Amino acid sequence: MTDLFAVQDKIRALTERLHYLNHQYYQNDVSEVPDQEFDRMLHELQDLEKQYPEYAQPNSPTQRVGGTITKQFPTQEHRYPMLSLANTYSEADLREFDERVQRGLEGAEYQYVCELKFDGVAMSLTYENGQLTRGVTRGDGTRGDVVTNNVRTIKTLPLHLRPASDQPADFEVRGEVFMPLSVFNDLNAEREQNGEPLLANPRNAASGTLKLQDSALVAARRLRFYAYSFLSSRRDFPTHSAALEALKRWGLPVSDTWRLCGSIEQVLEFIHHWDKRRFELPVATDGIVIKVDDLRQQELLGFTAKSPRWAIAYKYPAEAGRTRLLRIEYNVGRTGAVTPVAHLEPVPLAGTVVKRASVHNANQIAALDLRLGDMVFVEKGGEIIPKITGVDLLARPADAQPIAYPTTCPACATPLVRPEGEAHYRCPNERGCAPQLKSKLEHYVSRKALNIDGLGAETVGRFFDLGLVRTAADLYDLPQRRDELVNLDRLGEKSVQRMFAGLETSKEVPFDRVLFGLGIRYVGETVAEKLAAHYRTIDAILGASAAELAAVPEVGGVIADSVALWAQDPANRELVARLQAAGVQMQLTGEAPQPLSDRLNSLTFVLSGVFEQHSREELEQIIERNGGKLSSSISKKLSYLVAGDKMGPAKREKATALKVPIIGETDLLAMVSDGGL
Ligand SMILES: NC(=O)c1ccc[n+]([C@@H]2O[C@H](COP(=O)([O-])OP(=O)(O)OC[C@H]3O[C@@H](n4cnc5c(N)ncnc54)[C@H](O)[C@@H]3O)[C@@H](O)[C@H]2O)c1
Ligand SMILES: [Zn+2]
Repeated sequence: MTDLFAVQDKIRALTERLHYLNHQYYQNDVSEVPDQEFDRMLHELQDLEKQYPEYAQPNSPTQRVGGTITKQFPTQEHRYPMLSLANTYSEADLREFDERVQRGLEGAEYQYVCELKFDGVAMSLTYENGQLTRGVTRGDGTRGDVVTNNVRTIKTLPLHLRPASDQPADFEVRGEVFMPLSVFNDLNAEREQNGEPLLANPRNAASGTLKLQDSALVAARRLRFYAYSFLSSRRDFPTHSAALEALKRWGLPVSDTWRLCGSIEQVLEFIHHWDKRRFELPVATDGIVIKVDDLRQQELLGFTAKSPRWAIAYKYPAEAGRTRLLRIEYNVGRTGAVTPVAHLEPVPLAGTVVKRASVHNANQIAALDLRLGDMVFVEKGGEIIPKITGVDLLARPADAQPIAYPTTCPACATPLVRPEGEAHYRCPNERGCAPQLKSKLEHYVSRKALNIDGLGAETVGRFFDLGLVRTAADLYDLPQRRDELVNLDRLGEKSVQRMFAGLETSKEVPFDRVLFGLGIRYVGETVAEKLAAHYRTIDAILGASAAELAAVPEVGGVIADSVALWAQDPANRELVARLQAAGVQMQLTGEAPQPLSDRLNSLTFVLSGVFEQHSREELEQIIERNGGKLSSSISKKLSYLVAGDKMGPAKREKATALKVPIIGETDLLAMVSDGGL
């Protein structure tokens, strides 16, 4: 390029675009373009700035870490800046990196540590005297958000370390917080069933989760952590690898996948080794991080403004393919949500042959302007089903057919409805639509619900097709049709025996899992547990009004409406009655917690923020067992807002405006005189 105006424009345009994409990515957890495309633009800008330094924009995204703080948490300055990593998709670049290291170290011997690059969110943890005291996000590299309470919910992360003679009194651990693929896939399956928008990838899901204000919700997302570096004010270890070993000994989770490599050849071998195998790991990875092992040598090599000179990330080119879209099939889920699935001309991708891909919902079809016969790009990132990420418009056949989204249910021909604000079309024929009934049965017998031994998804599906069962209650009538069953192809005496035993055992399954198994929209495992603990019996739940339900902690308005609606339906009440008659648990067994006093009778409370002496759940119990009621929102009728640490300013303002008294944890405990539990 020699037209200097054009160069200037290009630099400006790239800078602006990259700033915008960074904002979307770090603030809103949205990837508008694939990472590879983002990295390509960043490298293009880097090259232009190198050639024409006079045109580089102030604050160029090439010169600083892309994130920012969120303003929703207190912030904390990093003792050591949290930088980015230089990255490349090419092996030739890695050899150049190796040559730079070699020159920088002036002929000294050196080794590399290769680690997998986990695709989550960087986290800085501080341990003081063996106790976890702080978790801070990378933020803008200099300052980050303090999210200690959210980090504390990570089960595999020790709050106290094993004591060791080589453990300093005060040090920092860095690592990646991530959402395991299984959790991500479960969460999306649940969202799909509920007709909620799907999460794009585990990284964005982990990042969004860490930004939640309610740690109880964070805990439900089952995040995990891998440690990958150690920092302290003294030189505690000679090498990075020695530090990793120590972290592991002290009880921190360190992935065992790292290796010492004596040469760049060995680094390349490591890269090839993990190329396909990384898809077998429980965590999404997007590359390899290569670090000089010796910490003195690291110091010698130093940093640029944005990243260390002693490390580089190799990113695997996205496992993307290009193939033809043959047709779209529409699946009907348990709650009637209709989801499109694309059928493709088979294409090899990440070690498997891909024939189907998800397109998530009707919006997505419109957004991509997808047509039948199009050549489409498919990507696979460890998710169960690969997804269509784009259309090759240049290759669009002249006769490519616009996709007409169905207006009636593909299974039962009932006209579809699309509730305001929802991403999915839905078949409202709950009672008669075969795939809905079938997946309700599958859900009922599934592992997390009634977990009926000898009765899997396939078998209930077959029974349904044969007209043997229609609802969960029919399952318990199966023993009366023993002769019919034994004669079914592929079933036989033994399996029937096992199935009957499984049905018998399922009568012992606790009520909260039965409630989950009923498959009420929005009632997931956690909500079922909460409702069961609060009401204890199905009759109490069916008798509660939407407003009452909404006041149960963690049961918001949407869930409450859904439960109340379900309860109104006589068919659902009949189902419950039949299950109960069959002996299925419709109430919690064991002693209900006894009321402690009636001191809080006729008072309602909202809890907000983080508390010191008791967990939120304990405080909820204290209130309820002393006769008080909990509410989920602040209204004029509320008796007290109990404010903990870090309560949002909006809540305080609202309470003040409505003249609702704001009290603290100690005040609440004083009201019940002795704290109660
Ligand atoms: N798609 C988009 O719109 C978009 C926008 C902005 C950024 N991005 C992506 O994010 C990248 C920039 O993010 P970045 O600055 O965090 O860089 P990076 O993600 O490329 O590398 C640095 C990060 O790697 C992580 N990491 C994982 N395993 C590690 C290990 N073993 N050792 C050390 N670090 C490890 C850490 O979180 C660290 O902060 C871009 O290259 C791009 O791919 C994408
Ligand atoms: Zn239908």
